[in-house]
Amino acid sequence: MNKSEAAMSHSPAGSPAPGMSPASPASPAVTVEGLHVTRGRKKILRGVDFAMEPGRITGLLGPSGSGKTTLMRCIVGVQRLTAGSVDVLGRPAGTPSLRHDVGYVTQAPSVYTDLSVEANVRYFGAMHGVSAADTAEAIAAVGLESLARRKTADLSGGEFSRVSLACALVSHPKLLVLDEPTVGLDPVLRAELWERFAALAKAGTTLLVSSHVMEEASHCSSLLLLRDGLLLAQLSPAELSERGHSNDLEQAFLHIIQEAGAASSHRSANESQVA
Ligand SMILES: Nc1ncnc2c1ncn2[C@@H]1O[C@H](COP(=O)(O)OP(=O)(O)OP(=O)(O)O)[C@@H](O)[C@H]1O
Repeated sequence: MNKSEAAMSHSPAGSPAPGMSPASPASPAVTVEGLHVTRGRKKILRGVDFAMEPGRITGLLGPSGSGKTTLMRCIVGVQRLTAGSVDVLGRPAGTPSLRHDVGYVTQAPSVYTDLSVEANVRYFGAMHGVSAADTAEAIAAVGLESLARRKTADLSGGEFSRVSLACALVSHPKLLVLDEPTVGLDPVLRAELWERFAALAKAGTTLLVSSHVMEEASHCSSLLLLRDGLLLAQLSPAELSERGHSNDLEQAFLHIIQEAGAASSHRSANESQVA
């Protein structure tokens, strides 16, 4: 039995793993258990547990420095874990066979600036053995058909970041991990991208998308709220509103963060009294 099956089997019969909706019989696309990461002397992730439902968009939200990128790096298999486990599509993160199944777009778009949009996407596609039709499809999926022949150095910031996304899409990954993909995009482009993410999820792709923009949380099925390396909650946007006592998701998130801050200072005060 692999770890994600084990995670499922810990649930009582008929009840889903954390983060899985009751209607879903499928195994989680990602299972994170007891994850700790220390970089340098800093404890960046401090005991994170969750599961991600396949074919859904999971939003990863948290203040700057809360550990979002580090968690994404663990999932794509480029981060050394201090403790715990991360399974992706039923295999340990970083397993070579996952290379074709996981797409990752970092905050710093990594494309060749001296090549055209098409040449970049074709190049990344060739690494996965995909066809010219797939290249064209990935370019169309990010709305860059009319700029396919243009050198990426000559694109605007928003166009440039979409080339990176096309390079990740070209291999039709089962899991797409996107680190702040909408940063620097205008509201129209942002809305278009979220429509594309929804279409990908509908077609079966699992997406993990980090963002600072709380209004984007409403596009996700499930939200992971991270603060100081701790997972404060995994909930739906509706649950976030309810728990944070506000329809404004930013206010609701702030409320939960303040509540967690108050609880942790209360705990430290109690601990120092005991000591
Ligand atoms: N190599 C490293 N050595 C020590 N600390 C690091 C290292 N890399 C990152 N950190 C620290 O770990 C913390 C989490 O970083 P991370 O990039 O995961 O956060 P983040 O939530 O993605 O932030 P942002 O939203 O600003 O991108 C930060 O305080 C960062 O300074």
